[in-house]
Amino acid sequence: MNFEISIQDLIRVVGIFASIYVLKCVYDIIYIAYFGPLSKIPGPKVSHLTKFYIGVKQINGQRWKWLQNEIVPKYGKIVRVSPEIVLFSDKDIVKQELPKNRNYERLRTDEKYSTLFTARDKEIHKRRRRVLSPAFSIKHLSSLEPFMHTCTNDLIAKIDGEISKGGGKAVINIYLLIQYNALDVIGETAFGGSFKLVTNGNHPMPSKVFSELRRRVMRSLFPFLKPFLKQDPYIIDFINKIIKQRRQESSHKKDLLQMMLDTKEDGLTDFEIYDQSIEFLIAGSDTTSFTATMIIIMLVKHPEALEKLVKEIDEALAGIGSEGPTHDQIKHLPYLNGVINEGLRLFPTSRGPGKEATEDLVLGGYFIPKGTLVIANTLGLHLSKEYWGENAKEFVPERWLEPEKLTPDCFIPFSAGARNCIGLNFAWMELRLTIATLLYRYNFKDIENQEIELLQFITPSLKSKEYNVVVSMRN
Ligand code: HEM
Repeated sequence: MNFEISIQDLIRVVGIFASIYVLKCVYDIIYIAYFGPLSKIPGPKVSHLTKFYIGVKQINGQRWKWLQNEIVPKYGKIVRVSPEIVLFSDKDIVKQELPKNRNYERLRTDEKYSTLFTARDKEIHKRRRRVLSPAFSIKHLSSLEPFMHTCTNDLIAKIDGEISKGGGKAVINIYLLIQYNALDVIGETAFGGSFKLVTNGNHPMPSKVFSELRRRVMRSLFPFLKPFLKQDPYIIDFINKIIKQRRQESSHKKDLLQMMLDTKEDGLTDFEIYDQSIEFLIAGSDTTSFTATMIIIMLVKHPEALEKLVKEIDEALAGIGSEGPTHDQIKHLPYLNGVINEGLRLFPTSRGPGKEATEDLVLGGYFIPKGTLVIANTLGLHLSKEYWGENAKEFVPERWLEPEKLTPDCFIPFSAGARNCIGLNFAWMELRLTIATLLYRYNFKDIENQEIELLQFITPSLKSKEYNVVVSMRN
């Protein structure tokens, strides 16, 4: 018998197997999209078929605009936005404590090592949070306040200089200055010293860290690109040098970096400190600066609210001269806190903490199989007329003056539960100090008809990267 197989026969056999494989894939995709357990959940049919549809929106920064303006209004509080992702804007469902989803792993420097933000395992997260919490406690925050003042003083010096150059008034790009200020604050508190961005306008470190973040997102969306998306050695060298120097000189600076270096029980290794510092820069700068910028923009667009706030700050600081405020002097001001809450409500920086169903669940009447990514739609909650009334989309700081009239559990700018923002008090202190210092010292005037288009890759930003306001000294 002759068992010889010709090349043509071989090609035919391979072809048959390849066709079966392709048919199986097509069947799986169609089954998951239209007949699987999530198929009953409303949502755009095309995004049920492939995760690349939403992936492309994510890459060009349009994901959340698309969801908020088109998808959620059309499909409602529970929407399937990809074969495996369901978005929830129901306050009772969002409240459920579920573990973080697998996508966070892909944001790690090294997939084997988690940071506080990217930890998924409950015990690992608990341990890391216990080690880092003292650095963010109210008690330690007062040690961090002088570092914030150092940066605010740079900001004032910069704006004063512009006003004096302009002969009494100046047009400043508030978006950029506040962004630089927030990066300087993180530099001052977590990297050994301010990046002096407000003063000098550049420093390679922050932009390199944000490029690294974009690489991580690309790696997470397209894992096959990993070999081409390696970490920039500059970042590693920069932080390692500071850690080495600190270890040698036994510094007395009580900043976040030193708190991490001083951890004893369950202490952090140099790699973990390096990783955590980068995370603070990513999580703690654009979030705070975007919020502060949008608050200033809202204030200049609502002169009556601006006037009310300036009056409150002036009364609280009467007699302190030209000195900027301390946190103690302003932390209980009801209108200031209302303005900040309203900014956090209308412009949440995290549009949706991502969780995962680790077992089969029923949420909002739908069966959610194990492995489904469950995303809280923060903006959806924050702008819901059902929860906030007819003026839900308007800037109304007064609503916070009567907290008993607000619906509970539908305000989650810092997320909630065990995975809420560890930097919450830090952010509040920075927001209060920045806004009160600026309004106490300067008049702000809007320049109308500027574009306010938002893009969101990780945190949101202004597409134009600028918002100009006219500033002059107050008497
Ligand atoms: C207005 C400013 C801020 C906002 C709105 C904000 C918001 C948030 C949100 C929503 C989360 C949960 C995200 C998720 O689960 O995907 C989070 C977590 C986190 N934030 Fe913030 N954040 C702000 C400022 C800061 C600052 C200043 C720092 C540090 C210096 C910081 C560090 C972190 C860290 C490390 C986590 C992970 C916490 C954990 O999982 O235990 N954030 N933040």
